[in-house]
Amino acid sequence: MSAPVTVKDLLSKPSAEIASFLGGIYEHSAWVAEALVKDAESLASIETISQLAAAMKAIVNKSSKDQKLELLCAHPDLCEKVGKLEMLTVESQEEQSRSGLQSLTDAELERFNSLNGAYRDQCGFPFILAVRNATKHTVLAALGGRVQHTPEQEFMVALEQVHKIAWMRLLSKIDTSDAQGFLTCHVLDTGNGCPAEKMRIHLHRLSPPEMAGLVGEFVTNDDGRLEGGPALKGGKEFTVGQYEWTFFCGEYFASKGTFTSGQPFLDTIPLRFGIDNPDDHYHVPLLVSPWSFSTYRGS
Ligand SMILES: NC(=O)N[C@H]1NC(=O)NC1=O
Repeated sequence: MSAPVTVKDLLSKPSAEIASFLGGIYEHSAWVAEALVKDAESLASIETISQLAAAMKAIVNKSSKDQKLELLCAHPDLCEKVGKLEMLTVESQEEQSRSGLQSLTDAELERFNSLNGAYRDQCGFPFILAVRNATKHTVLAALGGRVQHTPEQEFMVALEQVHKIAWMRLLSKIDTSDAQGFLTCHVLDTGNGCPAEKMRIHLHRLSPPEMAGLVGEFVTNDDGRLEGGPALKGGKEFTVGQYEWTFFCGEYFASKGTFTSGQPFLDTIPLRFGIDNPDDHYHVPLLVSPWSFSTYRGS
């Protein structure tokens, strides 16, 4: 696979090179990248990976129904053994080998094959799911639910999955070290009705495995936010992957004199979340009392 380049570097190359680099982003459908480079005006307005993905997505969405169907049918079936199907591209081999499908038990395999076949017979195109990093449980659950939809509903759902696959392919091929996304936090003490001041928080990156580890230790300020601004900022730090906050709530409530018994009901609270877009702002707050907590993706 070609070496990652930033969007800016990629778009400064001749059209033929851009089209060839992006040719496999939509499975067996180089026409998407070819249409992209033909539209010089739209190409010139692209600065980020999100904008590049959106421009390619728009080309697909504007194409005819027949062309969309051809795109769906260009996808290989999901299979329990990578290498079993000859038409797997390098990209789908990598994706399928990173899904949990290799560890199906005999009973799960039988269910998978029968649902997968029923889906294709019903819809006239393969069951498509962005499977990179998916577990076998997610794949089986999605297949079990989606096989009950009408072909018209599935046409839309499958197309969204095709865009998701394209997004993940772009992320694996593009260097996003110049991206501008950032991560912030805010802790509100809903037991006392105030910002949680002086709470310790750790941040770990869990994946990708080669970048896993502790990435920050923080203490909240008098507004319950991280002193010094975002926990992660910019494409070198703020990378796509799975993360975990650890909120040291037990010691915080102890400092407030809140009685939570000898063994605190909530002591350290781990909160796992994913970052999927290196250009976005992810605000991941915690609302906490000695007996409950919640979060949401804020802004
Ligand atoms: N059928 C299907 O979903 N195929 C795929 N999914 C994915 O993530 N890569 C594929 O090739």
